[in-house]
This record gives sequence, C-alpha cells and structure tokens, in this order.
Amino acid sequence: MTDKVFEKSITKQFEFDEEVASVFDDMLNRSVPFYKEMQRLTINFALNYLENNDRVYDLGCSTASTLIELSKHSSKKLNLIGIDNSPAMLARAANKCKAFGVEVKLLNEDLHNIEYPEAKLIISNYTLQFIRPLQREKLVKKIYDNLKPGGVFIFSEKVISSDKVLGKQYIDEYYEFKKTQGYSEYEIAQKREALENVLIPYTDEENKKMILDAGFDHCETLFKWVNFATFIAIKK
Ligand SMILES: Nc1ncnc2c1ncn2[C@@H]1O[C@H](C[S@+](CC[C@H]([NH3+])C(=O)[O-])CC(=O)[O-])[C@@H](O)[C@H]1O
Ligand SMILES: O=C(O)C(=O)Cc1ccccc1
Repeated sequence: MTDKVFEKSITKQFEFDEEVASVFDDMLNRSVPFYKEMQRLTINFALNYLENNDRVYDLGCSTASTLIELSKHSSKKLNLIGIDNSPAMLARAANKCKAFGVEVKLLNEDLHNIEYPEAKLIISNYTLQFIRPLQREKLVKKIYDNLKPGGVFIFSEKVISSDKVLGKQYIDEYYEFKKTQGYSEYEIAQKREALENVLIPYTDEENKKMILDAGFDHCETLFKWVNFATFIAIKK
C-alpha cells in the first residue's frame, strides 16, 4: 500500500501504529535512499560470518523484511529472532514470514527489557535512532555483551554532519530525494515535525565512539548516502 500518512494534518508525534505499519514497506523504500542496496549489503556481509545453527537477532525488525531476505539467501540453517515493540508491525511480520515460508521467532518486546543470548549476529537497521541517548549507549553495551566472540553487529542509522553548513546541505539533498520519490513539500514538512524529538540522529563519529566505548574491537562504515549510513562492528 502507498504511504499517504503525512498528506493530512498531523497533531501527534511519529508512532509505529497501525496506520504506519499498514504502509511501512512502501514508506521505508521511498524514505530511505538505497534501502534495498543497504539491505543487500547487510545480508551479504552477515553471511560471511554465519555458520549452521547460529542465532541471528534483528532489533526493531518491523515487518521482518531483512530476516526473510537473509533466510532466502543463506544456505545455512539459522535461528532467526525478530524483536519489535509494535504489535501492528509484528502482525505484518508474521503474515510475511508465513507467506514466504520462513521460520522466524517474533518477540513483542521492548529492546531494553530482554537479553539476546548466544547471538552470533545482531542486526539493527534504522532503529537505534529512536532510542534516547544514554539508553542507546546502554543498549549497545548490552548488544556487545550478548555477542559471542567473533560476533558481528550490523546497524544502519540516519546521521547528521558535525559541520553546520554541510548539515543543512544534507537536509536539502535528502528533501530533493524525497521529492523524487513522490512526496510533496507538505508531506515532507509534516513528517519532519512528527519526527522531531523522536528520531535523534548521531554523527558518524558519535556512532563509532559509542560502538568502541561499548567494547567492540573494530567499526567501519559499510555504506553511506549523504545522511544515511550502515556500520559494521566486530567483537573479537
Ligand atoms: N524500544 C523499542 N523496542 C522495540 N522496538 C522498537 C523500539 N523502538 C522502536 N522500535 C521499532 O523499531 C522499528 C524501526 S523501523 C526499522 C526498519 C527495519 N529494521 C527494516 O530494515 O526493515 C525504522 C524506521 O521506521 O525508520 C519500528 O518497527 C519500531 O516499532
Ligand atoms: O522519512 C523521513 O523523513 C526519515 O527521516 C526516514 C524515516 C523513514 C521511515 C520512518 C521514519 C523515518
């Protein structure tokens, strides 16, 4: 279904409710530049580290697109676990997993409230950005602690520039992108307002510092388009 959530006047903050969930795949494809390519890279790099019976967690799995694609491309038997705290998202995830014949354990949980035992790979694409600072640092430490040695954390984030002028140019370029995707200026402005104080982006440097402070041995940018970035972090 086509995302028209922000065509009408919005009075509340952005939420992962029934309305957003019902158009979510379209929203993500049209709102995140190179979403499919970022997902393809997430999966290909993940596959380099995975062996039979490894546990893979997707934190903020939404409609389970990434776990379904990972399963389709893996020749290994994987234990796939998707976690999200939006029942509307998880209902769609369950339907899609069934339709694609992919076995995924879906957990309706807040990321802060559970552990990720025996994790070989943890994925979290465009989700940490919704976690408040301090809580976010705590969550990344928990991710590090739960990963087995040799484990990998792949995550994607909307990012900001540490340079004010360049940062403004980033926003302009992103708005141009959204216009090419068919969003009107009104929709763009409405969503921007709804995301204010909900989506809190870090700079590239802040993301990497958070990862290294948590204990990871290595962190690199795998992919970047202006203000959207994918990182890989390795625990030795
Ligand atoms: N505290 C929390 N606990 C659990 N879930 C949460 C929390 N906060 C937010 N979420 C969930 O994180 C997801 C973020 S969307 C991820 C896209 C997906 N990774 C994808 O690649 O397709 C990204 C976006 O909308 O920009 C939503 O499903 C929220 O319900
Ligand atoms: O659409 C936007 O303005 C964004 O910043 C990206 C995004 C994509 C999907 C949900 C929330 C934010």
